Amino acid sequence: MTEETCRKYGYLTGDHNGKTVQIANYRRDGQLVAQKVRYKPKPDGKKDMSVRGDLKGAGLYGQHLWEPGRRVVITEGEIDALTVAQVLNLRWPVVSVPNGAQGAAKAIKAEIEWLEQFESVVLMFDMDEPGQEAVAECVRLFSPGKCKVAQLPRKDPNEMLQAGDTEGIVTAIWQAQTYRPDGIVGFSDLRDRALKPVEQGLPWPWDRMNDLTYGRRYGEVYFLGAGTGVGKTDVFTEIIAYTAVDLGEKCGLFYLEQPPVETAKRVAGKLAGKRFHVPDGSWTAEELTEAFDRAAATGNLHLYDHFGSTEWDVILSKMRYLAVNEGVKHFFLDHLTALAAEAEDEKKALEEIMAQIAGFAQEHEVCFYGISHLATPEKGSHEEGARVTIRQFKGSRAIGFWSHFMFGLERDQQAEDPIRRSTTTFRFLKDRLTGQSVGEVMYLRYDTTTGRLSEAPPPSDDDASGFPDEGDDAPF
Ligand SMILES: Nc1ncnc2c1ncn2[C@@H]1O[C@H](COP(=O)(O)OP(=O)(O)OP(=O)(O)O)[C@@H](O)[C@H]1O
Repeated sequence: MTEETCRKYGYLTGDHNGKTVQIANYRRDGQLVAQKVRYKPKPDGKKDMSVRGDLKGAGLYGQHLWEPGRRVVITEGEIDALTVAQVLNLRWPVVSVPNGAQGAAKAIKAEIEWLEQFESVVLMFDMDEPGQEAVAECVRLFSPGKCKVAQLPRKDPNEMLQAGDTEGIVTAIWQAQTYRPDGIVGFSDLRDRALKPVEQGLPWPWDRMNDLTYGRRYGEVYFLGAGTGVGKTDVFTEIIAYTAVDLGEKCGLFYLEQPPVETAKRVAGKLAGKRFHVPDGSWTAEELTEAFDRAAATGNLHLYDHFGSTEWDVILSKMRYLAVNEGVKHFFLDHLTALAAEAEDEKKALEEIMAQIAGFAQEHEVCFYGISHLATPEKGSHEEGARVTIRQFKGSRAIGFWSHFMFGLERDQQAEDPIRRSTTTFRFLKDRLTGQSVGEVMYLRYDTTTGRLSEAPPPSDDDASGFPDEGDDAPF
């Protein structure tokens, strides 16, 4: 190893208790945060190391040297990182996980946001069993197609260097392939899974919806569309409170047009049955504190502050972080239309975003819920209860293609009858699971005292049952 390489990476030799040792310095924001001290191997040939400082939070070895760019190579140990960096003339980003194969996934998870900013990530782990097992575990952490795996003809990069095969290291990086686990299975491989009884998915807050959809399943995408002010966000908030508190599942809230504190108050309001956002004297500060603390104590609610950015790439990287590091299983995006509004070609942008949403939900096995605004209907107005159809969703082709379920909300906000005015028709527009819910509706009534939306019978007067059948939903 050259002195230049060791200097660049802060890899030194030193004296520890009279023994010559090698020291790998871990730096973060210019500060030395940890040192890994490597002694002479033990008589049985095993590695002998100790850590000074704290490797937790220290990042990847060499990470402080590089800015995200085209490609980063990750190795299984510091010496391998030095080796590969040197072979690449110290010009290309190379980092190492700090704790070898065993801790590789954990270390990568902790730095996933930084790594995801590279166009591609190459894993060059040891070619032994623990190394390759770690590869299988780590590739899943990245967005589809991002991570490539290098194959070496020897055990690790340093053995390649010692054998004089530096060329082989470069070739392995160039030829690194997107990891594909075996893709073909036989019937017998599927037997156990196929014969398992079909389980009801996680429940929604409303029984009729559970009967019609058999609940919700990880990996699925749900989209909700309605006119302005009909109550899309409120339906979301109801589902979130139920999911995070009653079901104890972790939720990520990406509301792009509502400050997080407002969202938090509304979720707390659902728990207490109080409209904490309305200054009408109907609730006390103690009630707000109690409900807020109850929601906070679950640790299940993560809110995105959209003043950071409303760019989809940034949002997706935060979602990925929450899925990988915090175990968040439900992602709520309010709303999709805002993400593409600025794009030159809105339709194309929505198509790309929807494909990525579906990939994200599958890859991380999470439920994804999105809101879409609607185009003006041909007849009537959505704000006065006009019927919602799939093709009115902004980006309907993409949403229709990638969603498992689509729902429309209808409410006549101008109705004279207060019951009718506060009753939302919840329409099932698409159902990929069985198709049986398509064309069905359920009714949700808003209680202006509690701010809760509960299942209700249809408004009772004669024309309550619905709207003229326009019958023009695109088939999906
Ligand atoms: N069925 C209902 N009856 C009466 N009020 C309702 C009903 N559903 C929701 N609301 C209330 O109407 C207001 C607007 O609802 P919300 O913000 O959820 O609508 P939205 O469709 O998300 O609006 P936007 O188009 O502005 O995003 C909220 O104060 C909400 O509590």
